[in-house]
Amino acid sequence: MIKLKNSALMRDRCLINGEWISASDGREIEVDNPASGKIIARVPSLTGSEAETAIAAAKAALPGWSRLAAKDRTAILRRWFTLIVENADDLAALMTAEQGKPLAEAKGEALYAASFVEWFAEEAKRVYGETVPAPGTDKRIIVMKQPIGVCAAITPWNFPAAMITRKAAPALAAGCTMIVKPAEQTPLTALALGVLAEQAGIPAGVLQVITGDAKEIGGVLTASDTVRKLSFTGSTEVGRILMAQSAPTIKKLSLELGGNAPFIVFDDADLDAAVEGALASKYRNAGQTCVCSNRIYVQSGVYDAFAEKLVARVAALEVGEGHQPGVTIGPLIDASAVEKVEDHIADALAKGAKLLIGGQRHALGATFYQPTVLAQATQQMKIAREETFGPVAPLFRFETEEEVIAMANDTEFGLAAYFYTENVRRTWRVAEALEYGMVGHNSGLISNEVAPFGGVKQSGLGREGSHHGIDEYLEIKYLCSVIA
Ligand SMILES: NC(=O)C1=CN([C@@H]2O[C@H](COP(=O)(O)OP(=O)(O)OC[C@H]3O[C@@H](n4cnc5c(N)ncnc54)[C@H](OP(=O)(O)O)[C@@H]3O)[C@@H](O)[C@H]2O)C=CC1
Ligand SMILES: O=C(O)CCCC(=O)O
Repeated sequence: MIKLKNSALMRDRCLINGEWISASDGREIEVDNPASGKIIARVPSLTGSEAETAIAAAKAALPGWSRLAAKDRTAILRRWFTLIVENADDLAALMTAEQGKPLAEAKGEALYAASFVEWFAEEAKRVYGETVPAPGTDKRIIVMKQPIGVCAAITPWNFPAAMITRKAAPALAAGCTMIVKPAEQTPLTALALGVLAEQAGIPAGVLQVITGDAKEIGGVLTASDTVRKLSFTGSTEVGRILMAQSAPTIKKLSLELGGNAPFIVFDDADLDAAVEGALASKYRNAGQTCVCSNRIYVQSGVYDAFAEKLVARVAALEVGEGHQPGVTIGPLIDASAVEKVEDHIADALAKGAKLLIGGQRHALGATFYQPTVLAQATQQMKIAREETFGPVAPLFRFETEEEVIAMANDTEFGLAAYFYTENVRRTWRVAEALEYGMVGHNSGLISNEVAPFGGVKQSGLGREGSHHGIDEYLEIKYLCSVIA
């Protein structure tokens, strides 16, 4: 039983067209706590036909919502923001229970999720058009921006709240309606956000939350000609499938996919700051974020000192069930996540890596893994090529700036990269040479609502957050008016 101050937030039904419904065939999905494996809730396993109902409701709600004055959408979204903040403790409790992240991190995510709603509530009023000098005196040229229409979001389990608001808030601010399909591991936070959206006065059909079979619902959402936009966060593999499925209807896409972030420490770095940055970037959410450092490159002159300091900090991390005070590393999401971590470590050790700390399952249970540091990692190891999504820091040694730039860019991914240096000339050279959508200089934490989040190469398409984020939900229309 999850203890909540506001028990109304615990929902076992889906939100379609203002009604809370079960699956018509009664099917359900079991939601477990990754720390214990215990079933904590059951939610509907909706079918494709129920997804069709949601699409029809989103279409019906579109004219009323899109024609509201921007100021009125702002007021409603601001109420949603306030309610998310007021209920942040409960949202955190739900997230820790279904996802595993430590309670303090979960509360941080609830407030991070709210920040997107606040930001886009404000941006709703700033969807500016243009007037363009016409080629002749007889014409006037006006460029306006209009909501793209019915949108869908498919979201992952690692950020059960923020990945929803980062998509839904700009969509609603722009005047679109949206259907959200959360990950099957973390539907409770999504449904709670639906409750708060209703309380905020978001009308029926404008924001709907449906849980169920991902392939079936994803198939219906992508095949629909009514759904004009899909925003997805998750694996590159599923992103490719959704992109292919969206091709027949030429849907607009935002894809926030896998990463393989390099974290580079130069000889001239502030070493203590670099260690703290690496710790935050690598072990946040037990290593389960797409912007987590996956490869830590350390220049020869500071390699041993950096390794020693990092190991000392990792030794102090507290592994445990997320509701326990002081815990900094929770469980991984499921058994297969632990198997992937084990596979990457075994492959690295077989190819010559050296274990500095960790390297074993944790005594607490099947989904817990010891925070790990490996030395002598090389580009030939799986850990250098694939996203580990777990608490493992492999340390690679490098000699020159050119060498490390080549190694950092040697991947099909291009989401986030980090580097530490005190040299201002190098700062510009490296920032410009890294083939990534986001770069942290002397910082291991780069995510916030005001900056554009997104990747290049096979890490995805589009940007979320920032003033760019709302453009993903707008179409440009050009009006040519002949007046003579
Ligand atoms: N970029 C990121 O932030 C994330 C990256 N990942 C990476 O992906 C790996 C695998 O994680 P995983 O959870 O399996 O990620 P997935 O990409 O499989 O899942 C993300 C979302 O996509 C849905 N989904 C899965 N398959 C389909 C489909 N065929 N059609 C429509 N929707 C689909 C899932 O639904 P359901 O849960 O119901 O199956 C979930 O809502 C991780 O180890 C990590 O490397 C994972 C999560 C987030
Ligand atoms: O891993 C993810 O996909 C979510 C990104 C977390 C963040 O916004 O920093």
